[in-house]
Amino acid sequence: MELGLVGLGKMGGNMRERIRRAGHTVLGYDRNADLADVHSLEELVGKLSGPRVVWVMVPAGEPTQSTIDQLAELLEPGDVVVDGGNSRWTDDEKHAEQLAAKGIGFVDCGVSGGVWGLENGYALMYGGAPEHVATVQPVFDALKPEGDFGSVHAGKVGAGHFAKMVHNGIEYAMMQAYAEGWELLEKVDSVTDVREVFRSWQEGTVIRSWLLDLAVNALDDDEHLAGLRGYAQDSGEGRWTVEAAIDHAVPLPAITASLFARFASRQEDSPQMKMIAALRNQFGGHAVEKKP
Ligand SMILES: O=C(O)[C@H](O)[C@@H](O)[C@H](O)[C@H](O)COP(=O)(O)O
Repeated sequence: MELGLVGLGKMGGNMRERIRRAGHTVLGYDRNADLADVHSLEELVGKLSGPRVVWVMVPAGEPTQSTIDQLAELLEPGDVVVDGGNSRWTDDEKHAEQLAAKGIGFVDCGVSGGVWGLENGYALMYGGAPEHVATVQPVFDALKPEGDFGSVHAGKVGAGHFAKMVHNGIEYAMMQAYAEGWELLEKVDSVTDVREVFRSWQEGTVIRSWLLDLAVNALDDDEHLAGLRGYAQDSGEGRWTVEAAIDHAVPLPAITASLFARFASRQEDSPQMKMIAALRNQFGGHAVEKKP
């Protein structure tokens, strides 16, 4: 089949390649003309035959919204838009309604796999009406990993991004657990080769996983991670997971703590620990450390 793909960055560029390898025709558009097959969204839509499928793979928020605004004007009834970016799931219903007003279908799709997806396949979680999903199915089949699993029609519009959001919340907590265990192992003198402990865990243990494999890769590059600063950003999915948990009164202590650990990583000094030190000093005369 033919697919229009908007956004040819780290994810979109590799996805174009994987879909082409499966024998489909992909026309890619990107603001960076060096990456693009066509020079505008108008040209992209004009060159596709109907029913057109356009996969949007641009950053969440304004870039996705403005792309959908333009596609709503350019596409025709029966066409389908897929949002494969990391959009907040609450945006999906708005996008579906905006496009449905023009007779255009909408499917939201959470995509996992990062830079490894080209070779390993991308795990896909999608939401939308069965007839819209069916139109896109050959592309899902091309992108997904080989084997029985790795893709799911999770439910209605929004369900794909909701499932991906929860996946990312789990990702935060798993990474945090490996990181905490690693720090503790590094701290004690009796363990002389932490990297080999991690490597040994890759087989046979209860905690083997792809994230563990990647941790071993990272330790092979830099055994004590000495070249890195202990600073971690977040792109929003962890926050949205915690917000959804609050909306539904679902306790998420591990995921919430792992999100907050990232916030703490961005502080040079901890304002709240200054207050704790000050209070211990006030009530108990406990020593405080003064700034030089
Ligand atoms: O499944 C995946 O491939 C990852 O979850 C990916 O989609 C993730 O969004 C970013 O790599 C970083 O996310 P954070 O910036 O929130 O850590």
